[in-house]
Amino acid sequence: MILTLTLNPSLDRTIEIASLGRGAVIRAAAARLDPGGKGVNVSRALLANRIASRAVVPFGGDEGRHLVHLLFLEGLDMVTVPVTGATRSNVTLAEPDGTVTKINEPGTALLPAELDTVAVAVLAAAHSADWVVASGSLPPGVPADVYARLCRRFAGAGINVAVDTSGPALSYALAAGPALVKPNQDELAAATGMPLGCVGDVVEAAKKLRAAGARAVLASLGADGAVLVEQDSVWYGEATVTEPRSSVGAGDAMLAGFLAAGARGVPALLEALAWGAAAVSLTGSRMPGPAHIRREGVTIGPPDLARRLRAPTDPPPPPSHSDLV
Ligand SMILES: Nc1ncnc2c1ncn2[C@@H]1O[C@H](COP(=O)(O)OP(=O)(O)OP(=O)(O)O)[C@@H](O)[C@H]1O
Ligand SMILES: O=P(O)(O)OC[C@@]1(O)O[C@H](CO)[C@@H](O)[C@@H]1O
Repeated sequence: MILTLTLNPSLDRTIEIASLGRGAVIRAAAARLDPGGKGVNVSRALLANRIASRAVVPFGGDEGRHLVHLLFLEGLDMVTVPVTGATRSNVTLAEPDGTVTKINEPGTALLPAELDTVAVAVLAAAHSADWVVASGSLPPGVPADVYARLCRRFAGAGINVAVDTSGPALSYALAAGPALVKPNQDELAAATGMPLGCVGDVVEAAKKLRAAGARAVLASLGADGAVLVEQDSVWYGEATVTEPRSSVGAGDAMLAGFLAAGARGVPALLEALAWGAAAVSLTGSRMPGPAHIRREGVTIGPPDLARRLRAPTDPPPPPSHSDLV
């Protein structure tokens, strides 16, 4: 069983527009609402592929009740924790060429007592878990080392923790030795302070995250595919998407596929890429099921270190983010 924790879940509204113009009244072509938050999406993707998962989800206010209702309709196995602050709403503006502009609210503060209740729920559910996935941003009021504490708590119990987050929460978690981290290109650049212009830079940066404590690094690179760095191996892979619709949640689907396939080596990377590509071909943050996942479009091999990335990242990262790396 794969347990997911989403401390800052969301209602995801995706609005389809012809093109994004600042300061204009834009008439939308269509809109959809999905339950969201990174861990929630990992559980939704696993559910869509009939793999056992349970999601721990704090929720509050009308938005929170709506979120839980949507997850209930999907049939998600979840432990819900009522909290006082309202669940956030995140908005995606999706253009026909697949470009997405995302606006994520910060979320409402979780009180210390509420965080304790969430932690108890995680500990209670984790006894039957092979993996705990700690995903997404932290709402206000939550200490930046919360995922790190989770990693330390589970390290002795033989439960692997996968972390998908950014900024200080990622830096702290690295120092606590997670089994896996899944940064995207921007997160990897920010965590290491390295400009990422080619696949070789990504490999070097991912090795830096391993040196900082992560056992394995699955670096997702959007349309450029992904790099997997484990103790004894480095692999690069990509998958073609003929008609990209929305990349929102592609990283979550990718992480779900990776864990579903055993979380190691080429077979897991292949599945990760196939699930990620399938998510990109779907609207909003819809998670792909078996009917959408095409493994034949995936290629994997040793990395071509000189290969340029389509969108090089050259961040001047705030030093606090890379302090611990
Ligand atoms: N335009 C695309 N074409 C093909 N594959 C894509 C595209 N965008 C994303 N992918 C696939 O999905 C994976 C995850 O994408 P990305 O790196 O954007 O994740 P992310 O930023 O974590 O996404 P999110 O946070 O929305 O879940 C990529 O590694 C790639 O395999
Ligand atoms: O603000 P965070 O927690 O970093 O990301 C939240 C979010 O963008 O991640 C998911 C896609 O990965 C969406 O469902 C959700 O809106």
